Amino acid sequence: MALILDGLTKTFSSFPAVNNLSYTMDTGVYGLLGVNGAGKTTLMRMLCTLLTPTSGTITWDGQDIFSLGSAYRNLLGYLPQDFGYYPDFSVQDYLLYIASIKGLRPATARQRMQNLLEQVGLTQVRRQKMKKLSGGMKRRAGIAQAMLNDPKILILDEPTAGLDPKERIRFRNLISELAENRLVLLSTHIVSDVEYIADQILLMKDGSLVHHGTSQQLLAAAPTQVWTCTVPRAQADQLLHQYPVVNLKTLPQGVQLRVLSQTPPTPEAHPAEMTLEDLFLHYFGETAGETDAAL
Ligand SMILES: Nc1ncnc2c1ncn2[C@@H]1O[C@H](COP(=O)(O)OP(=O)(O)OP(=O)(O)O)[C@@H](O)[C@H]1O
Repeated sequence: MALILDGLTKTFSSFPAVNNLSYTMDTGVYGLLGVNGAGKTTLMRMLCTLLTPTSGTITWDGQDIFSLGSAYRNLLGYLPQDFGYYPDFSVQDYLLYIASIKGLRPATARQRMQNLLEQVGLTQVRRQKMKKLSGGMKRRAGIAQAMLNDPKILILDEPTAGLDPKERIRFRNLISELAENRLVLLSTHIVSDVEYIADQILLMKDGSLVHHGTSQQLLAAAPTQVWTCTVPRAQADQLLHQYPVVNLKTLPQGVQLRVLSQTPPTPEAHPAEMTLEDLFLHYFGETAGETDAAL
């Protein structure tokens, strides 16, 4: 069972939001990493049949997903970036309502709802109104609604947006649990969201896949190196203009820099081990989004 994207393109007027993208996914966690405007949502909306491609194809098990129609959508769970919940519904009524839209039989819906509430840690608050939930709880309710039909394909668009570090860790563990025997595609602009849980990381920029692979493969193929050096303030200012600087820390003896460069930026610079965060900065440069070095 593979989801195959072949030459996938979506243009708005003449602007290519997704540009000739080809990639194959089966089971596992796929982390789609890119800055705002990279084309992640456009790609995901096509994978959910909410947008038709301008050209190219998406097939599931060899068949075009748009021809499969509801047979494909029955296999799909989707959490949009701004998911519409009903503020005055209780968590359980919201889930039962979505289950009825998805066509689940009442007894199945109730059983499934109870299991999912337990799994996402919302059993205690199941009678609370959706509007009373914290941001993290709302997202977990969003994931639960996407999981109601036990989808083969789970698509999560920026599911960690606005979450605090504790919720983000909880979310990562939840995704790893849910990913068994499923294809999970999640988009984010935060490296640590996918660094440890994604089997494959897809770096997307300007509508195209810049690179993809396991985090080790991406690091092994990195076209640059990382260096650390401690220099006087004036030299630090100079280096900041010359090189991409990932990190800067003021110490009593000078300024410590973490610099991306193929060659040593100063004769005293030490090579350092590259992280995915460094690589993200290399590919996305100054447009790189919010990062979360603490995680
Ligand atoms: N309906 C539309 N009409 C015109 N342009 C659009 C439309 N939808 C998206 N775009 C443009 O396509 C590009 C990709 O947008 P998209 O929302 O897919 O990016 P993204 O990576 O999901 O970013 P974000 O995280 O900010 O949503 C952007 O330049 C956006 O302005």
